[in-house]
Amino acid sequence: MRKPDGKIVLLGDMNVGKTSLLQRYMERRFPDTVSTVGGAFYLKQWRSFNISIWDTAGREQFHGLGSLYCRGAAAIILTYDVNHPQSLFELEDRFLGLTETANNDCLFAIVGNKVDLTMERDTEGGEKEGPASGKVGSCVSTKVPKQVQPEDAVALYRKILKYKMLDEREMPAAEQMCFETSAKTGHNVDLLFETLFDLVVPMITRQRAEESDQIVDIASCKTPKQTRSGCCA
Ligand SMILES: Nc1nc2c(ncn2[C@@H]2O[C@H](COP(=O)(O)OP(=O)(O)OP(=O)(O)O)[C@@H](O)[C@H]2O)c(=O)[nH]1
Ligand SMILES: [Mg+2]
Repeated sequence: MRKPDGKIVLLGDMNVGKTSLLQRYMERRFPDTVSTVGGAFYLKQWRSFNISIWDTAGREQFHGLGSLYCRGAAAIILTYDVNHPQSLFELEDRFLGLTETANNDCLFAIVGNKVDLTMERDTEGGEKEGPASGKVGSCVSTKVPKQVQPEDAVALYRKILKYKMLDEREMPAAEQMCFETSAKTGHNVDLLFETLFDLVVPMITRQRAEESDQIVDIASCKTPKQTRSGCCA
């Protein structure tokens, strides 16, 4: 198997839908999942590049493994559940610290999943039923007002850049890197992964160019003229 050219890692609390997002993207379906143990990865070919996408366990007992999975990551997807504010707080409290092992120029995406369970906000700031809502003709809606707003995710993104001492002007804009998704309906799932692939590919190309600059071409190096040694000239 060819070595992956770049690595993307999904992090976030248990049950937020990391495995479901990855399966929706890679397998185009929304199967039943079981809580992840350790981690697992998929390989995605994007143009001529091989990108590994790592799914990690959100359960506390596997927390120590997180920084191992993040080692050398080009991008990290910090995932929360739009219906559980605690899952957004956990990203800052528990998961951000795991990303120290990622590349220095690692990109961050903040992803609020399970948006299919929520009502959309209307223009007056009230709530209205989302397009993929309940059944037609049904008077009972199971949808709830969204608990975490996109602005909260944008604020976290900006905080992360500050924490990592990254210049906001040199990084992708918060609006480009904060997503609301549904692994169930597929809403924004392709957009999320493919935005990241398109951002990661130039980083890989740049890294390769830097590496090849550092390679010394031994054959072209001139060796000093050899002299015969001896006691009599
Ligand atoms: N309605 C809805 N349910 C979802 C969505 N994504 C995931 N789920 C459900 O949420 C539960 C947890 O999903 P997982 O993908 O296993 O969550 P996880 O983040 O991988 O959890 P861990 O592996 O324990 O860290 C499952 O019952 C999924 O079917 C979504 O977008 N909408
Ligand atoms: Mg999982």
